[in-house]
Amino acid sequence: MLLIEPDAVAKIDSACITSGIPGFALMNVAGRAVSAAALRDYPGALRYVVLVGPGNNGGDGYVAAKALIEAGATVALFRLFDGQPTTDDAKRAAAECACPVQKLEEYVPMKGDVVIDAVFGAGLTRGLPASLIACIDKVQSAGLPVIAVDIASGVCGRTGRILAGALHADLTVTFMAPKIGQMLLPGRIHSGRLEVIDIGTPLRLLERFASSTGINHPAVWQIYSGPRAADTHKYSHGALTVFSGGASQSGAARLAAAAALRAGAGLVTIAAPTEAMAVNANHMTAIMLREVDDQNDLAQLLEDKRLQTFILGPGFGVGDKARDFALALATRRLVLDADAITSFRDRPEDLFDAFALGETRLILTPHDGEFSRLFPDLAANQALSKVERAQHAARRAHAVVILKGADTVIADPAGRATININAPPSLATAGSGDVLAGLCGAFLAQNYPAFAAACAAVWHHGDAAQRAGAGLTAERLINFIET
Ligand SMILES: NC(=O)C1=CN([C@@H]2O[C@H](COP(=O)(O)OP(=O)(O)OC[C@H]3O[C@@H](n4cnc5c(N)ncnc54)[C@H](OP(=O)(O)O)[C@@H]3O)[C@@H](O)[C@H]2O)[C@@H](O)CC1
Ligand SMILES: [K+]
Repeated sequence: MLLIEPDAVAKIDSACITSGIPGFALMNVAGRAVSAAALRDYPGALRYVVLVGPGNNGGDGYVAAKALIEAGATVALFRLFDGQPTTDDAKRAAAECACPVQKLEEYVPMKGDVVIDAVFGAGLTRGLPASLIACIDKVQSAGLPVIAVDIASGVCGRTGRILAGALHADLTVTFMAPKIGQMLLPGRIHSGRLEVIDIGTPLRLLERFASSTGINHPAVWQIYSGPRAADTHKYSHGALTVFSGGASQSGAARLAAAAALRAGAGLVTIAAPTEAMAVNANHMTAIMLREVDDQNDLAQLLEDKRLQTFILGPGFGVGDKARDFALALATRRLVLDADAITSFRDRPEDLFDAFALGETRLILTPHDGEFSRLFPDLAANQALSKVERAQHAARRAHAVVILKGADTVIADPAGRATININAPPSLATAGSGDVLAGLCGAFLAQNYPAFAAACAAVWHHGDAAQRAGAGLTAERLINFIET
């Protein structure tokens, strides 16, 4: 699904005007859609309280107020700053709205109020003024329902961040397409339910100015997930090798391996050190086992050219061995997770250089902590959104980066990115990351390009968790994977 950034809103606006669609016409559709949503969702409201700002977001608010009055509702209008709106369209909308205007400071919340937030939208440039923050506090502590126009005031539409205060909306009526900041945290939480209204912007304009970031969705990888050919065999359908840690840390590799098998990898092998052979053998049936202690053993393993895909990291331990193994695997497809990521904290460029040439074949799966070890400058750069951090990292590392969290972002070196939105909070459980690594390996082994494999893995991870419901453990999660 298309996403847009706030900058694009103004560009689309002026392109519309150039192609003969006046901005005021769009504002009218937008404002009326807000009014319709308010009447539909809160028919019992005693009063609709419209808070308006100085720009076109406020303009939408005046249109909504006018439409609500025409529908017979009681409306009160409160304006953030004194004086006229700052745009021609908003001035016209204000002039056509018969509702008396009061100062924002004068608003006293009453039971039965439904608040319509039309203060700031795509044009927010800095933290909210103190008078608006005071008003938000009043609204929020009165527990009133809030409908946000386009985006909840205070949320940055590009980063999802909140500079100084923001409303918590129950419903956001947004226009044309969702904004990136409504998918990233905490913006997603502040948006409440999201309703996207087609206000008549031509699709060609929307596509021209849409972001290269989209919502993660099966459409990203569907063309690679066809049925198996009749003459398929286990090697052609994805041979995957997962490296195990020592005897007491071998569970993580088994979780990854079991998830991969469940997700359709044809042949899954655990490569374990001698000390972990027995414990792995005791816990596995369909998964093969192979003894790999050191670089010599690994070199022997790699002589088998059918083995093209590997997972290194879960439970593996941080250190030289992880680093040496990763570099030895640089001509193969590799999912690098957990400890193996941290192992490159002192010399990340060794990893990035090793995978620099040829097709993208490395998937990195850091959470925020691991990310900051490999990319400390990007992690510290507050100007970047989570999407931008992942995009810069992917470019630098010549890898697909899965930057994990409740709003996981997947980015590739070419600048493509998706935001995943199907993960329930229950996924934050021990071993969940190992299952995700296994899913990545499974799709990579089945010849999905790295970006598609990563997107599919993250989505199926969330999908399985949703179906598993409450009381989630990593073992249980695996049983709910359906590909
Ligand atoms: N196709 C379209 O484009 C359509 C767009 N539509 C609507 O337009 C909205 C975008 O409108 P917009 O660009 O006028 O921006 P908006 O959010 O109203 O604010 C700008 C004003 O606020 C000010 N300001 C900003 N931050 C501030 C702060 N923290 N504290 C104080 N002031 C601050 C800023 O001042 P400045 O930064 O310039 O000094 C400027 O005066 C969009 O979200 C949608 O609702 C619809 O009508 C349908 C068609
Ligand atoms: K708003």
